[in-house]
Amino acid sequence: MTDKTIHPDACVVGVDYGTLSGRAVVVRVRDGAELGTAVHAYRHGVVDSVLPATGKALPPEWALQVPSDYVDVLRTAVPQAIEDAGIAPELVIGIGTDFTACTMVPVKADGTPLCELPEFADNPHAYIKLWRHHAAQPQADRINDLARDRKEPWLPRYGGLISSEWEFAKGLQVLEEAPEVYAAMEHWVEAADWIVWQLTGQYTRNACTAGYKGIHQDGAYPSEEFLAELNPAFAKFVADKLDHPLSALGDRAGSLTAEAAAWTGLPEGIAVSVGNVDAHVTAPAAQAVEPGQMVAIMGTSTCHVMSGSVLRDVPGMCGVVDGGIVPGLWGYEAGQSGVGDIFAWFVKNQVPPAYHEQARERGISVHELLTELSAGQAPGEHGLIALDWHSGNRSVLVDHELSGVILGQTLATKAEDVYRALLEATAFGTRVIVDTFTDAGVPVTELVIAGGLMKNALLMQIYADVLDLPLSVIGSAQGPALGSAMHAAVAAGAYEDIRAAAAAMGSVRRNVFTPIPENVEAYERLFVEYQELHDHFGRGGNDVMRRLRKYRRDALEGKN
Ligand SMILES: Nc1ncnc2c1ncn2[C@@H]1O[C@H](COP(=O)(O)OP(=O)(O)O)[C@@H](O)[C@H]1O
Ligand SMILES: O=C(CO)[C@H](O)[C@H](O)COP(=O)(O)O
Repeated sequence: MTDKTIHPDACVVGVDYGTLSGRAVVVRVRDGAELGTAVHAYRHGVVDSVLPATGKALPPEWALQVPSDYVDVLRTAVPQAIEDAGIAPELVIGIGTDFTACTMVPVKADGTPLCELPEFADNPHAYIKLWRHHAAQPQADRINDLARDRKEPWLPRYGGLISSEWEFAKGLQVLEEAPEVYAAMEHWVEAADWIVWQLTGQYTRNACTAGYKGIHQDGAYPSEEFLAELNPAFAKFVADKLDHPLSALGDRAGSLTAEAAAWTGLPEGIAVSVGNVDAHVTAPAAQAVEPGQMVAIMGTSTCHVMSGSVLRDVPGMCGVVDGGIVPGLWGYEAGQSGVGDIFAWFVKNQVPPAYHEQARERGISVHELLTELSAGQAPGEHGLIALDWHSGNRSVLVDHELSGVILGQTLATKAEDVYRALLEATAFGTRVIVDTFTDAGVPVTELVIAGGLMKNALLMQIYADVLDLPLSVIGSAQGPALGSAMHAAVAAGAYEDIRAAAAAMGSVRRNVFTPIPENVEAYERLFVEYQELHDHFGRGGNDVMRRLRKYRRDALEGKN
């Protein structure tokens, strides 16, 4: 530790805000030991069918959240984690948070979310738009067409495409579909920063989300002229709703307020670190702070983050940001918007009751059962190939109107066959990303796996075989929360920077899964087929997926 006056048993708290729940972990500053943890599931989860307050139905592709759920994590998971750790709260010197992104909160000047105002309780646009809210694709398409026409210099920094998940597409959707909400919102805030605002009482905007999700490059946002051409009423979007001084990752955002101290049971005045993103914060937790070390954070979705010493345009990447992961290096990001989510969809909607019954009887999850049943298969044995686009494609096609495919089904196809094909499809999706980075001059030399899905050993082996790369695995089961705690330690002055904190507090196990040569060969053949389908449906060979989306929208509109 840099500061020798800090108590040898001092701790920090990291809170990871995921899609479905928030997890708190108590970490010892000197060595990264995780002493206690607790999870709190959001009461409202993902709001994607009806508004909780009024029962109003939501259109397709919507995904909202309720801000009080995030505060509940502070009130419940943090004190429970402290209790689990069995430490005196006075030992805690800092708290850090990370969030899903781009998850956006429309707020008044004092940070009050608009959905908490009675006049907006029935307006879906007043709620938080979760990262996987994909209903702003038409706005994203227009942003991309115009940026291409105007040759906007920032477009290549995002692989040539701005996502419908990000701040501008979602903001334009609010303006065009709910001008009254747009007019009332005084800041358009990342949830990553909103939660820090709740902890410190002041608004700070982190450089990570501003760069990756807010098109902030080389010190500037897209110009007023560009915005006016999209929609004249959008011209002042940056100046009126978005712009705010940026804070670097690992900086101290402020001090814990008395109110937040009462929620969490932590000492008032301790350091609160600047907001961060769940994926990016995980890289130092896995000690992956050098060029070429790609971390795949595999959960409901997968994010791939990697630092690089050079700036390259990688087609279809989610973005490259100066110091976006660690200071001094270019931080690259790519992602797959559906991974665990796709397996969950299959289990919930497509698996016959007998499997659920069997899993229940054996006291295991349906995921574990299907994994076990398909584990003995040789690659290709099920005769299937799937496209992992049930939640659209975030990299490298950046198109959320794409959808899933399962090809090769026969009357003999069983649930475990399709499940395995879906596991493989997500591995092929990662392979496309890794190959694209390497081809663009940013070689991936090591893949480190983090996140909830690392517990599925079959899935891990499939990834090693499909990628023909040995897999390292993060040492912690709570990678993002640990990463947040490490940033809190830096903000509290315990370490000089995040690299020093990573060396002392992070952990990784190398070569846990290594490629099996005959599987590598078999998957090479299947990957060729995957790419064929990928390009056919995703690169203009056949736009049937987009047409189907349109027919669906038309049909639903006709019904209303
Ligand atoms: N044994 C398993 N194999 C594959 N996927 C699983 C398994 N168990 C749970 N899942 C999926 O993992 C996802 C949860 O991952 P997790 O990392 O805990 O969540 P989050 O992304 O919200 O942090 C869910 O989408 C779930 O369907
Ligand atoms: O895009 C992101 C980061 O840039 C999201 O935070 C991410 O995809 C959500 O992840 P999950 O719920 O799987 O943790």
